[in-house]
Amino acid sequence: MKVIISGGGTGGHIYPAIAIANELKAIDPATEILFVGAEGKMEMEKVPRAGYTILGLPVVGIKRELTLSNLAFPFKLGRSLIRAQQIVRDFQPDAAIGVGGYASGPLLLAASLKGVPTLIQEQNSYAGLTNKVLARWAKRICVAYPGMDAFFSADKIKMTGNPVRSDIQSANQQVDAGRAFFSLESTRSTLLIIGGSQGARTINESIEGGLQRFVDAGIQVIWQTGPAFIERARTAIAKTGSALIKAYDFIYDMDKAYAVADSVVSRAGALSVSELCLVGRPAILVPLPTAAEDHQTKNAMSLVDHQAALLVNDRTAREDLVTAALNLLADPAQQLKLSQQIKTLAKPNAARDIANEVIKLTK
Ligand SMILES: CC(=O)N[C@H]1[C@@H](OP(=O)(O)OP(=O)(O)OC[C@H]2O[C@@H](n3ccc(=O)[nH]c3=O)[C@H](O)[C@@H]2O)O[C@H](CO)[C@@H](O)[C@@H]1O
Repeated sequence: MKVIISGGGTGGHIYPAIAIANELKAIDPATEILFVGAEGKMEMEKVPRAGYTILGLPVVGIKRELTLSNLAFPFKLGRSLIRAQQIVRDFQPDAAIGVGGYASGPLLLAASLKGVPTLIQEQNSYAGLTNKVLARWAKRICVAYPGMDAFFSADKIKMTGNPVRSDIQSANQQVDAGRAFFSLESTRSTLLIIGGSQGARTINESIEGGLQRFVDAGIQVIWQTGPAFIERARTAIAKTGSALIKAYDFIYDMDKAYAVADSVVSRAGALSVSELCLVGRPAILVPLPTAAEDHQTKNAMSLVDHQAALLVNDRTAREDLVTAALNLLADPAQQLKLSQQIKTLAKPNAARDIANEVIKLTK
């Protein structure tokens, strides 16, 4: 079987795509998979690191404000559609999958025009623009939240949950390897801080302001900052003179990071939320308030409403976040309660269910 997987832009689109690819390979190692992304975007680096081939389209997004770059939009879209048609002609896929993001538009359109069955995976409780347009031609739409018939026709929808990489699903076996990897002491509590795939400015500034409090409490911190904040984080850490705080612009071994974390501070991107449910870690979520239709708050509330996570607002994070994290780390009973609740919301079969839907489409 040959499958094209298209889309990207952020980790929240790229990693579910990789999880589906891994699952298709696990079911049948002979499956051939080709990724199609957008030139210059994160997937062009992350997908090859995961062991897959990716081709880039010259596609760009359209900006809401009037800019010169918008003039190039129709030309780049046209060129991308021609290139996508070439790719579909050359690779001859049996199915094409779109995970959202610029590249899935032209690629799924080209596949549909050629009669190749297509499947969309929508990670959020609010459908992205590309997926809304593509839904018309898609044979199957795999979703993670209820109520998605507001965007897609009900007979195409399949509730699967978001596909999570299998190494993250078995993260709990990586505790010793994780401690060695991050040079951690087994006797201290560890806090993992994740700002989505690009880092989160509010979370970073909140942590920067309270670094010394973690050091004073003897807490080990794995701090993922994103590329824009890493130098500033390193400067702040150097000022504390402590080796307890470890900063990374990006963490490739998320299974190990989750494994060693006693608690997690995170944005509420759809994939982070799905992963936290699977690894069962007590978490404080700080939703990105500018996400489309405030979908990160909805993602977070789907846990908070079940007493499965705590929430700190982006607006008050600079005053409240470090205190909330220290309180949680000092309260094993609360950690246990959150951990038990969040695990009940996990969807461990999502990747397998989606892979099976893809296989059905090709029959
Ligand atoms: C700013 C923005 O637009 N965010 C959106 C983006 O998510 P964004 O990529 O910001 O965040 P998500 O939480 O959805 O996904 C992050 C993914 O990257 C991985 N990761 C992250 C950091 C790191 O150092 N290493 C690593 O591997 C995580 O394990 C996870 O698989 O797409 C999501 C899914 O459509 C949306 O819900 C988010 O609102």
